Amino acid sequence: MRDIIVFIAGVASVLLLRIYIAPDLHASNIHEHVRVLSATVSNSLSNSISSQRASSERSKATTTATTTATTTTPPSPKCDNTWKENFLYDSNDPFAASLGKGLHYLCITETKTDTILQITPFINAVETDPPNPIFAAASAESLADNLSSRVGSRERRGRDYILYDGNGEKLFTETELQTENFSVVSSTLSQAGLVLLFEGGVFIWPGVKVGHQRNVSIIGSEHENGPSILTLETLTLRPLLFAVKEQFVSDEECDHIQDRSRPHMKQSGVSLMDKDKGKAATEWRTSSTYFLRTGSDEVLRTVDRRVESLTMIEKNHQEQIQVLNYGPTQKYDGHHDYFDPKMYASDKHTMDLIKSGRRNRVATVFFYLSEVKGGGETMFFRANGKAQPRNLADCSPENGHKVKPKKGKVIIFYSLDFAGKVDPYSLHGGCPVLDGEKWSGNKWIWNEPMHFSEYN
Ligand SMILES: O=C(O)CCC(=O)C(=O)O
Ligand SMILES: [Fe+2]
Repeated sequence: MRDIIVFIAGVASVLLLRIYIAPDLHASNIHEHVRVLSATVSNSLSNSISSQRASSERSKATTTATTTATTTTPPSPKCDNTWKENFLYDSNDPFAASLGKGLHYLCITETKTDTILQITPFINAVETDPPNPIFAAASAESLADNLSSRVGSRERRGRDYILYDGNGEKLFTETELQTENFSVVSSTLSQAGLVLLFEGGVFIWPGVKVGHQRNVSIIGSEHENGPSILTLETLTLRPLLFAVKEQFVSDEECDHIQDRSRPHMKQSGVSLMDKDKGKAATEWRTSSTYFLRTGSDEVLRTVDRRVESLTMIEKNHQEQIQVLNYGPTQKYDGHHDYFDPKMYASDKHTMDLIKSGRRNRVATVFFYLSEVKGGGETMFFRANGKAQPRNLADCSPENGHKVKPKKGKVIIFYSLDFAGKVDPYSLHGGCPVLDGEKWSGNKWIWNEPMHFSEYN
């Protein structure tokens, strides 16, 4: 049933996309920019986001649920202190509850039978003193009611939340949780032990604290026989910004992406807000760009898979990579990668694309595809909660957090928060290249399947 729903939703969105955005998907500016565990649980969130694996895990869970329907499940060992270090925000941080807002953990503390769940919730990803009260659920309705009383009603949130297990496997959407047989729900959640609830309906890495490192298991590294383990380090909590410590894209892959794009590079566009209609994109962005379609290119397919496992978000949420080239002095002033519905109210094309705000870019995986001799950093102007800057082109180091380019490096930053709301702190730009040239690329990821690859 779930697969059928996904399929129907997929077909429907493909049809919509054909109607609304196919004519200029790659040509117009609609996909251009909006201006304006060293100590980890290495086996936790060991990622296997591929839909085949996810569905096989699901059917395993379902099978187990059926066969253990009358047996007793032991209390979960998964919510111990190790997971707290790797998932919870520090309750001493005065911003903890706001940093984790919209992300909740459910620890299955005790399960007398697999039809009664006893749950300790960690609301907004912090541990409170005294702890949030434990609750028990014996039916889909009581579970749904209990969760709603803690995370708010669906009407208020405007979308389905989504549940993942501690290995990053998708378990249930809110609707599935309510429509699935309760003994399957109960058994699946008990086996998971630790459940992550994202109000915004999409997986987002918790930052935990600056400098936190976690291991992520990556599928799609050609040279490996199995998944390779990479380290994701938290650079800033606000905005939520991470860097992969190891080289993510090989030198050969970087060269391949450059070579394929070079003949097609054109002056970059921006998606103009209502107030900026009539202005030239070069007022903010002077680089060249090209949307490089993955198609049947094995190198790009591998990179897309790698991004999928890095972000835990399925490939069909990805746009084609937007390759960027900057020569000396070229830059991109401060902007957001999300589309703020308030800024596009009279732009029907964009409003349709973002379903008036329900759909948006959730994450940017940003690739550095060359070394840069001087300048060309990515600047996060509002890092650590800074006020909106007056000058969106001032890359002085004291004005924010700067990331230095390095060939093959990637960073991830999130444009939406855990609750699915746009994050104004994600304001960022590309500082002018001072010496040499800069090749880089945007891999934008949406909070819903978009099937952009259908247009290959
Ligand atoms: O070039 C950079 O460092 C950032 C570019 C960017 O933010 C964009 O193209 O959206
Ligand atoms: Fe950007």
